Amino acid sequence: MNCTRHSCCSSGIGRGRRRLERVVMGRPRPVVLSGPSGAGKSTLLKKLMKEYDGVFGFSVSHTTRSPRPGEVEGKDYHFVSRADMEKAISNGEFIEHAEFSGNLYGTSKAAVEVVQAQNQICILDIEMQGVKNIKKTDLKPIYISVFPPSVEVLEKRLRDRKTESEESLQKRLKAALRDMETSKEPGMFDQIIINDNLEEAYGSLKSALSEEIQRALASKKS
Ligand SMILES: Nc1ncnc2c1ncn2[C@@H]1O[C@H](COP(=O)(O)OP(=O)(O)OP(=O)(O)O)[C@@H](O)[C@H]1O
Ligand SMILES: Nc1nc2c(ncn2[C@@H]2O[C@H](COP(=O)(O)O)[C@@H](O)[C@H]2O)c(=O)[nH]1
Repeated sequence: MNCTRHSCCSSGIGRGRRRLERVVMGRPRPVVLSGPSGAGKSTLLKKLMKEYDGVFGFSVSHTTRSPRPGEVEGKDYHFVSRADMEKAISNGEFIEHAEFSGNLYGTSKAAVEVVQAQNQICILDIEMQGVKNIKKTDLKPIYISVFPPSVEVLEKRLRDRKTESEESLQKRLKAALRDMETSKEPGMFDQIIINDNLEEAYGSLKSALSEEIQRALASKKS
């Protein structure tokens, strides 16, 4: 189908130039969103993906944990057995993987490629070990960490979510305390966002990603 927006398109010259520009500008930079379990990463991500429909693509991780009510296979996670996941890891199918709260989690190469093939900003929602492993790759994402306003609030959010057993909740709180300290190390994250008031935290997330969002929107128009 011919483009009707650009007068130069009938010659094919503009089309070629824009294709070249996309190649030169490269792919949109991925975003790593990390932070303690219960801090509000998924809540913020859902808002972002709703407002910027088609701009962001979620890297669907693999996990050995059981699905929660409402979670959809292939959308929230690929839910797999430990044996299958360990086999896929040893086959080199994962960019990173980690054990968290008694389960395996990992980002497959395919999960990122699917998003990048659509020229979308790829979002990885991963815990701290995954962040450290991604730093050893050539993905070069923007690193953002979401913090709760306090550990007490974090515990309340996790309890109110009603997704965790007492054992899993305690493991997640312990990991939160450890990981929040590591997150403050210089160079670990480009930005730490405190998610107290949701709208304010969402505003901070949008500002942190504004350059990348503008670039992706401009590239969609061309
Ligand atoms: N600013 C906020 N104020 C009050 N409640 C919030 C806020 N942000 C998120 N929540 C609630 O806190 C709970 C945890 O949020 P969410 O599931 O988004 O966390 P998460 O960081 O994605 O956790 P996980 O890493 O375990 O997936 C949810 O019930 C969510 O509705
Ligand atoms: N290293 C990785 N961590 C991941 C991945 N997918 C999710 N996560 C993180 O796990 C915890 C727990 O998630 P939950 O859905 O069980 O609450 C959370 O911090 C996620 O960010 C992954 O592929 N790799």
